[in-house]
Amino acid sequence: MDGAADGAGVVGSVDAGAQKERVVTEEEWLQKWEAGKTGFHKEQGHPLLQKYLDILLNGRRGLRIFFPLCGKAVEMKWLADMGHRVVGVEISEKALKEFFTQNGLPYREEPVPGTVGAKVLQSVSGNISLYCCSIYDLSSAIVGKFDGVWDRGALVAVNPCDRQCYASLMISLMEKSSSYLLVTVLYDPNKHKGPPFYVPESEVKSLFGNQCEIKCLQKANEFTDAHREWGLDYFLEVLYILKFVP
Ligand SMILES: C[S@@+](CC[C@H](N)C(=O)[O-])C[C@H]1O[C@@H](n2cnc3c(N)ncnc32)[C@H](O)[C@@H]1O
Repeated sequence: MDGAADGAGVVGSVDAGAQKERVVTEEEWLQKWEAGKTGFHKEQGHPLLQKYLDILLNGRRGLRIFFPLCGKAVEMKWLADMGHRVVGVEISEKALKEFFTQNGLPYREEPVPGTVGAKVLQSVSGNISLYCCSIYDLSSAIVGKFDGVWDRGALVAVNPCDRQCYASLMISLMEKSSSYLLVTVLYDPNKHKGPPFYVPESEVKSLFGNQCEIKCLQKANEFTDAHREWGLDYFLEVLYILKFVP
């Protein structure tokens, strides 16, 4: 499907080469949060998670669910309210504090043993733990393993040169029975430098395919005025479910 014809009537092939060298620094992300340039945040949560929640949960209760590069995603509260334990990681302390205050959740802060300067912001009720550090500072020894992952705005925000490292880390954080919902985006990368970065299906396969069964659940046309302003003609979100090969 890589950039070729799909449900949205997109035709033609694309070359991600123009994005391969692009690097967005942590400082740039922090500046976006300081300046309120957070158009990626969805006040109402993500409709694809709502729609495919049953597939993520697979009838299981009391799961540990990981939100990589979580921002202040409101879906973390949805899942915690359903009785799951949520763990997120985000470099912006402002984002994490806004998550708790905007959702009316009291929290406390603690240093994270085994890290240099990372802290965890934890809801007083104990079921939401958000690590304030780079995801690359985490390991299963620090955060444990997860039954489920919601990856929206995460792999697509990772610098292309860091994708392999990110994917290996994510695999190391999954329980064998884990379900991993991954949202990628497709658009013409010659027209927008990212983030979000264009991640074709072939790359999802090369990153995760050795360990996981990968199934595409939906391709959704998400084209908006903001994408038109970026000079794009189309913008698709693609949802995959990843499960360990038995
Ligand atoms: C596109 S936003 C998506 C946020 C969230 N997943 C959502 O759906 O709203 C990407 C987030 O990743 C954070 N980020 C970037 N690099 C990071 C890193 N190395 N470790 C942790 N967070 C990071 C940014 O501050 C930003 O909030």
